[in-house]
Order: sequence, then C-alpha cells, then structure tokens
Amino acid sequence: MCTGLRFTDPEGNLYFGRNLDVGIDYGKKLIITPRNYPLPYKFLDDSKTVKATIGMGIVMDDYPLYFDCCNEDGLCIAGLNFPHYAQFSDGPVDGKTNLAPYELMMWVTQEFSSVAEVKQALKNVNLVNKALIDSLPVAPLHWLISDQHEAIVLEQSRQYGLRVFENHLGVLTNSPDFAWQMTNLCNYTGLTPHDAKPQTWTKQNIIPLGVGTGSIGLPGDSVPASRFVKASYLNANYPTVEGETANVAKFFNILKAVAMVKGSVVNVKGKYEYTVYTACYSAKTKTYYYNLYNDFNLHSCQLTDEQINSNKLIVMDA
Ligand SMILES: C[C@H](CCC(=O)NCCS(=O)(=O)O)[C@H]1CC[C@H]2[C@@H]3[C@H](O)C[C@@H]4C[C@H](O)CC[C@]4(C)[C@H]3C[C@H](O)[C@]12C
Repeated sequence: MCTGLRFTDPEGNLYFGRNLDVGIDYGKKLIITPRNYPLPYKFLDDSKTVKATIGMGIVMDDYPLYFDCCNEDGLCIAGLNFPHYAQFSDGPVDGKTNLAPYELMMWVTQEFSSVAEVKQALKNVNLVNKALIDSLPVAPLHWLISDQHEAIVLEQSRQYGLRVFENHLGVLTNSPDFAWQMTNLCNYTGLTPHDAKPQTWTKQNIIPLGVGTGSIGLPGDSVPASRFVKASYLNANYPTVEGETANVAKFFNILKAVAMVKGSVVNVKGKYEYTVYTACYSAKTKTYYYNLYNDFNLHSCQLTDEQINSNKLIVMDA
C-alpha cells in the first residue's frame, strides 16, 4: 500500500510526499540528480539534466530510479502501485512521445516547471512496457504530479488508455482507478469533524457521547479505498498552519494516520506490509524530510547550490 499527499500552506508553498508501504525494503537511497548529468533515455534522445532533482529511489546502471522526487522548480511526482489496472503498450506508437514508465519521473522533472506544462505535454504521451534492464519487472504504477498550484493523477489502463485527472484532494492511494475512488468518496458526505446531533427515535432520546461521533464510519482499515477516504478527510479538515515546522508536522501527522503497522497486513508473498518510509518535500526551502519504520527521527536534506551544480549523482544512505 502507499499513500501520496500534497497541500499548500497559507502562502501557497507546496508540501509533497508519500508513505511507501511494501513488504520489502528495495534498498532505498536519498538521491540528488544535479543539473548537467548525462541521462540515457530508451525512447527519447539522450540528454543532460537541466534541473536538479531530489527524492528517494535506487540507482541502477547510473540511472536514478526514483520512487518519488521533486525538481528545483517545485514540480513533484510520486509513483504508487496500480495493480490490475496499469497497462503499458507493447511497443512505441508512431507520432507519440513514447516513454518507459521508469523514465516518466525524469521526463517530468527535467522537461517542465509546472503541472500546466505537464498536462499539455501528456496529451501526446504513450507509456511503453519497458524496464530499464530486461531482468527488472515493469512496475504497474500510477502517478501523483503536483506543483504549488495544482495536482493531477496520471493513469494508463487497458480499458481507458492514458488518462489525466485533476486532483483537488491532494491524495492518491492504489487500485481501483482514480475515477472509482472519487465516486466512492460520495458515500462519505455524512462525515464531519463536529459531533453528531442528538436524535429522538421512537420516543427514545439518543445523545452523542464524547468526541468523534460525526466521523463514525471513517474507514480505518488498510485497503486503498479506505486510505483514500481517510487521508482525503484529514487533508481537507486539518487546519491551515503557519511555518515550515508546523506544516511538515501536519504532513507527517496525516500520513501517520494511514501508515501500515507490521502485522496488520500480510501480502501475497507472505511478508508484512509496512511503511518503509514517510517523506515530505518542502518546495519553499528545497528540503526533503523523511523518517523510517524503525527510526522516527526526522531526517532532512536541503538542496544546496553545490549539489545543484555538481555533475555526479549524489547517493546517500537513507
Ligand atoms: C512497490 C512501490 C509502490 C508501493 C505501493 O504502492 N504499494 C501498494 C501495494 S498495493 O497496491 O496496495 O497492493 C513501487 C513505487 C516505486 C517502484 C519502483 C520504481 O518504479 C523504480 C523501479 C522500476 C523498475 O521497473 C522496478 C523496480 C523499481 C525499484 C520499482 C519497485 C516498486 O514497484 C516501487 C518501489
């Protein structure tokens, strides 16, 4: 399971990140791709990076395979599992901008500075079923893409092809598709942070006892639909707060509420699903914050001018 999240503070600064929930640790690293790094593409001409990018991922064949990342202009993208739905074409399609799914993150962060630009370019994109190396599986993902102004979801499925959704909630989880999650959300319009009202049923007075009666029915289980509703409800109702410390705390507090605790879910491989890390990028200070399942210290890495202008990948143990 995974949950992606974004919101802005009262000044419009973006906070973006995710829970990465899996049964194994992929050996994640904190990776900074500087400007001027030579990037091999499968379907586009090789090029040098132009925007420094920071995020979590692994490096393979000198290629940064990000799980989530943000560029120096504050454009961010996270990949979340989209099993049973994600489908990519067998080969490139003539006349399209063909990309392998693993290339999407670098294409977005290198070519663009805003979601508006990405939306325009996505009109001609086709995702091709190709991994970086043939021995790697192609991850069946969909993506949350955001800047300080807006967020979108990108999905490519057998039934609908490539679709882009406006995402006003700032939340993404897993399957089924985003349109389904939005319809399902309509079942929860009764939820309110305020206490339920007293009622009289067949002459019997019933009064709400204690706090939280307005949100009875807020899901607490781990399926993607439940995490989608819960994270959306919390993101919508969490008060706006001032300053980086309080906004980063807000981010981690919301994601903590949909995090996976070992033992609650055993996946098909017999492994405990757990929140391997939680990350939040602050676009204002260009800082990537994260904590780990067994380490609640708040780690952070701020993009420096030196890193931005280096020409080597900077790979740090997370
Ligand atoms: C498993 C991760 C997503 C976690 C998630 O959404 N879990 C939900 C489970 S469920 O739906 O609810 O069942 C995804 C996110 C990013 C993925 C990785 C990135 O795409 C980078 C490479 C891409 C390669 O093709 C495969 C390995 C890989 C290193 C991917 C492994 C794995 O699929 C990752 C780590």
